[in-house]
Amino acid sequence: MTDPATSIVVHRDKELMARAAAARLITRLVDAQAARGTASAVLTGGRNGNALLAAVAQSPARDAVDWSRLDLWWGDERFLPEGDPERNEVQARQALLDAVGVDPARVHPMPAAGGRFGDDPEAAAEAYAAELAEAARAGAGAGAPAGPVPAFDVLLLGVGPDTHVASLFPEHPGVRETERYVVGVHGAPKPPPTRVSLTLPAIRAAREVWLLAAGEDKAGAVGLALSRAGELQAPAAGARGSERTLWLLDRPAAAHLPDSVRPALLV
Ligand SMILES: O=C(O)[C@H](O)[C@@H](O)[C@H](O)[C@H](O)COP(=O)(O)O
Repeated sequence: MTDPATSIVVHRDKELMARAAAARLITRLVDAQAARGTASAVLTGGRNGNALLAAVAQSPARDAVDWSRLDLWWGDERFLPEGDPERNEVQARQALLDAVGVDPARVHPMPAAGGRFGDDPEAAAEAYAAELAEAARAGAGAGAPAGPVPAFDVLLLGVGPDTHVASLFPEHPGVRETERYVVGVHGAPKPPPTRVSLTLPAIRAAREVWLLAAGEDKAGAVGLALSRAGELQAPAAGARGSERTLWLLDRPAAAHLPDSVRPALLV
């Protein structure tokens, strides 16, 4: 059984999954802006996250979002020099951000290697945590208590075949972190080995967390994470939103769902 705030949606194939998730993201941002005048989203690296952003770029409905009133953050980053084509930020800019009118001051990429933080991902992580805390303070309004991290409207995560999310890998130190909100990652099994990542406590500050997985090589990971596996063994199992957790899958990735889990929609 998943908890009541968790839904699972299975789409026919990964292209449809990307298009449907793009429509969903546009609606989520429009609704947040209608309610509060502003919206915030946390982006992910990986093929599915980038396919979703490319589908947003192609959607005529994208103009319903006021891109200048959106704060954009990243769940993780490959700690590579600025402009490196393997950086998640660079890929997101190519897929979507360069095509819409985002406010550069509201786009918050994780720091690059080689610049101010040299080859020190921990220092980069600390700086990013400070930027998040500052945004949380600014967003809380006068007199209101501010958390250490903003309550993001939506946080996107690709799921790896080993159940990693962001750069939190099974049994690695990052997934055990309970105090810090951003960490430097060394020796990641997925290249490049050095990364910066939000931790599970930061991820759980989001109102909604959407996990994306497509392809048969993800079926085992999805099945494990939805079988109430522990988050140390299956980091995706610990990625939950404070209001909602949504799994967006294609059929091959849904091949090993536990019997107790009933997908909301199979189209
Ligand atoms: O930096 C990265 O590579 C990611 O942020 C990583 O966590 C990714 O999202 C997953 O590995 C899923 O990637 P795919 O969608 O390509 O399978």
